[in-house]
Amino acid sequence: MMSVSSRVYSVSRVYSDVNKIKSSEYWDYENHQIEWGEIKNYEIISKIGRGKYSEVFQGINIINEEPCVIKVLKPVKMKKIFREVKILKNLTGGPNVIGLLDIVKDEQSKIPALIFERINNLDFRVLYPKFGIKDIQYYFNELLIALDYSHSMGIIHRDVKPQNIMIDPHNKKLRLIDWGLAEFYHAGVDYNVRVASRYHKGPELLINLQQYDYSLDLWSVGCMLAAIIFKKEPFFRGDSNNDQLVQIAKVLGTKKLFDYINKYGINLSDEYDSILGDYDPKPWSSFITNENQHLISNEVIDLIDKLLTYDHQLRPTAKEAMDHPFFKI
Ligand SMILES: Nc1ncnc2c1ncn2[C@@H]1O[C@H](COP(=O)(O)OP(=O)(O)OP(=O)(O)O)[C@@H](O)[C@H]1O
Repeated sequence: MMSVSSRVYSVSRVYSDVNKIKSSEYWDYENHQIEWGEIKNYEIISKIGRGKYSEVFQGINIINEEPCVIKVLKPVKMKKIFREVKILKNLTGGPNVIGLLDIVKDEQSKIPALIFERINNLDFRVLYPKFGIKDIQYYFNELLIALDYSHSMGIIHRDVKPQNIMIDPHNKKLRLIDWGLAEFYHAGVDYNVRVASRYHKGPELLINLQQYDYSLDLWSVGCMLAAIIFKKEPFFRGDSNNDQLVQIAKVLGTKKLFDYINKYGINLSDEYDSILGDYDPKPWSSFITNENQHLISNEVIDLIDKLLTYDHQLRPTAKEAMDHPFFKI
């Protein structure tokens, strides 16, 4: 099923052989046997949300009276369900990763549901505007801890965005959720670029560079950090996937985009011919306003600049980002 491409043009700088070292049982999710729990142990209380792939409810475990979240999956390919379950099983218990408590199946409909620990999440549209520098340092460090852990376990999240980061500000708790698009990293394999949500898609996805890696998640972190610091949510707002790259190029410039494409021998789709202009890079200082200046420092601008680098191999890793001077100011 999984095959190394005939032309290997990009390999992750870190954790590139994690899955090679582990036995196939760890990453071969297609042959995963799910052990089903008891559906009668759980009761639905109320609906929290509805995603593309699921309906999510607040629930309770009636045996121990622990609150939980019940994610009832919509009918998708069993392969996708196996992948999410296998990844959650591999990562559960890791730092700041949402804990999977159980997997159950409705006997009549045969629909699977995932049972998670429940986080008292405050909506990011309410929470982020109240953040000061200390909060931003704290929560980004917590997010990077989750990502470094996942990457060290050979897994790319591929959908990092505010909606997938649960924060309980009273307990200063952060959990990375929604591992439905996450994938095992194997060096030299071509991956599907139709992942992540538009505003957080890395340039590699938009230029159809299929040998991407963990560094994709660091681009999404850069988008989130820039949005919070500059109070511009989302930071890059494209109205289509192609326009998303145009919005990025209007900030980072076109010269570096073409350097990036040439370095990896990528041909840019001709769909871009009519929409991509010739843009100079925009200085980060041009995004400073009266409303955001209290959050600005040379350190945070340097970190944003490094995360929002076209070339995925040149972005800081999660660990390198945690070591950045921004976290020491
Ligand atoms: N453990 C949890 N604690 C609290 N809220 C949660 C939890 N898990 C999910 N939610 C809420 O439910 C929403 C949908 O969950 P999730 O992202 O896992 O589903 P999805 O179907 O994959 O969504 P999407 O289509 O947005 O990717 C989340 O954005 C969040 O608001």
